[in-house]
Amino acid sequence: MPENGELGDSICSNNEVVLEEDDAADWVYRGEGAANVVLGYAGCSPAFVGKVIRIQKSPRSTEKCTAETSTLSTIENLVWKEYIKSSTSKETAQQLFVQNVMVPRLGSGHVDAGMHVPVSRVFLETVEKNILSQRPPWRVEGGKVNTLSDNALLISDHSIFPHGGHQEARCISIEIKPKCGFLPCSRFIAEDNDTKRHDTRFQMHQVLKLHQGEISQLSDYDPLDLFSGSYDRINKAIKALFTTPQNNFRIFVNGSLVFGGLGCGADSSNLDRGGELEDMLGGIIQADHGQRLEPFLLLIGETIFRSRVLAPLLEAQKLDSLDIEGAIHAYYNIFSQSCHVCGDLVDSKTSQIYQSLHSISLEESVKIVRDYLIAATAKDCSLMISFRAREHEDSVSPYGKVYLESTNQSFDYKAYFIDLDMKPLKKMMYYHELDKKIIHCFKQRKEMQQGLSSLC
Ligand SMILES: O=P(O)(O)O[C@@H]1[C@@H](OP(=O)(O)O)[C@H](OP(=O)(O)O)[C@H](O)[C@H](OP(=O)(O)O)[C@H]1OP(=O)(O)O
Ligand SMILES: Nc1ncnc2c1ncn2[C@@H]1O[C@H](COP(=O)(O)OP(=O)(O)OP(=O)(O)O)[C@@H](O)[C@H]1O
Ligand SMILES: [Zn+2]
Repeated sequence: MPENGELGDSICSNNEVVLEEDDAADWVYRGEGAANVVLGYAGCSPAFVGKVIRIQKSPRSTEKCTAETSTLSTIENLVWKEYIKSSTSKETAQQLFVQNVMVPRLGSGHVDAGMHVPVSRVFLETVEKNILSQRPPWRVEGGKVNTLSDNALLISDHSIFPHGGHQEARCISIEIKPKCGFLPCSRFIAEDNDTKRHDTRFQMHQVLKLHQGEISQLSDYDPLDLFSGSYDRINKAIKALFTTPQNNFRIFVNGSLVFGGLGCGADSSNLDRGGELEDMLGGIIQADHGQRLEPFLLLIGETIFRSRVLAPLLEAQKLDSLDIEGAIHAYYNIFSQSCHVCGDLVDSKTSQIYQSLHSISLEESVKIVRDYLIAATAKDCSLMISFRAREHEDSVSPYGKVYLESTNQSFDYKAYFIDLDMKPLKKMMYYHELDKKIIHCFKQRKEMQQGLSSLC
C-alpha cells in the first residue's frame, strides 16, 4: 500500500495556471522518447524556472490524436488495485504508479513524480510547430504531439541545478539507460533457451537490432558491469557507453545535449573527434585540453560506485523472477483464457512444468504479472546525474558530494530516475514474442559463427 494512502486523485494538480499560445515560445525542445516529448523552460516565471514539461505523443499510425480520458481496463484495475483507485484516469494512474509503486522502491530523493499543468490546445499546436525542425526525422515519422491532451506533466529539470541566487557554476549532466542488469535463472526458461542464463538480454537484443538495421554496430556496453557494484567494472561500463552510446548514454552541458543522440543510431560517429567535448568540459574539469574526458568519465563511475544509486533499481528489476517464459502463463490465468503458449507445446515434459503455473490462485497470478510489469519499468527507465564543481569544500549543500582524486576537485551531484511509466498489461504477449525473436536471432548468429570457426 502507498504510505500516504493516496490512491485516486491527481497529485497537486495545478489548476491555477493554464499554458496558452503566448507561453509556447518559453518552452524549448530537450528530447523525446517513443511516448513523450520533453521541453525545458527558458522563460522567467518562478513557477516554471528549473522545470521541464513532458507532453504525450500520439502515434502517426492512429492518424488522429486521441484525448487521454479513458481509465485503466478492468483487469489492469485488478493488477494495480492496491496502488490506484479504479475510477482514476489513465494519465493520473501513470502519475500514481510513479508515486506509489516506483518511489517507495527507488527512494523519494531519486524520483520526481511531477504534477499536471493544464495546457490549451493552441499551446500544444504552437509547441508542435516550434519544435518540428529540431526533432529527429524518424521520431517525427513515428508520432506527433497529442494536441488533444488537456495537460502536461511538470517535472524538475534534472539536467540543471536550480538557481541559488549567486553566479551559476557550469552544470554537466549525463543520462544513462542502463537496461536489464542481471541474468535470469528461472526454472521456466526452456532448455533450448539456455543462452539467456549466460548472455545478457541487452547483448542478445543488440544482435536483433543489428539484423534489423536499427544499429550499425554492436554495443561494447555490458549492463552486468554497470550493476556489478565493482569500481573497475562500473568504469569499464562507462567507457563502453561512451564508445557506443546508442540510446544508452548522453551528455548535457547546462541542459543542452552535447554528446549522444536523440534516439537510436547514435553509434560511435559522434565521439569527440574535434575535441568539442573537451572544450565543453573546460569550465568543470580542471585539467588541460585533451585531458579532461578521462577524469570526467571517472567522475561518473565514482558517483555510481559511491552512491549505490543503482542497487534499488536492480532489486526492482529482479521482481521479474520467473522470466517472461513463466510470467506469460500467469497472464493467461488472470484473463481466465486457455493458455496459447501451452496450447502450442508438443513436449509433454515441458507442458507439465508450466501446468504448475496454471494451478496457482488468481491472487498469485496477479502478483506475478504485477511484479513482471514493475520490473519492465525498472529495466527501461533512465538515470540522470548532474554535476557542478563545489566552490567551498565545507559549504552546506542539499546535494550529494563526490571527490575526483585525479583533479583534486569536489562536486555536488544529484541523481534522478526518469521515464518510470507503467507498462500496459497488453504488452505481455508482445514481450513473449519479442523474447522468442531475440533468442532466435542470437542463436542463429552464434551457430553461424561456430560454423565459420570450424571451417578455419
Ligand atoms: O523492449 P525493449 O527492451 O527494446 O525496450 C523498449 C525501448 O527500446 P530500447 O531497446 O531500449 O531501445 C524503447 O526505447 P526507444 O523508443 O527505442 O528509444 C522504449 O523505451 C520502449 O518502451 P515504451 O514502448 O516507450 O513504453 C521499450 O519497451 P519495453 O520493453 O520497456 O516495454
Ligand atoms: N526531468 C527531466 N529533466 C531533464 N531532461 C529530461 C527529463 N525528463 C526527460 N528528459 C529528457 O527527455 C528525453 C525523453 O524523455 P522520456 O524518456 O521521459 O520520454 P519517453 O517517450 O517516455 O521515453 P521512452 O521511449 O522510453 O518511452 C529523455 O531521454 C531526457 O533526455
Ligand atoms: Zn501455459
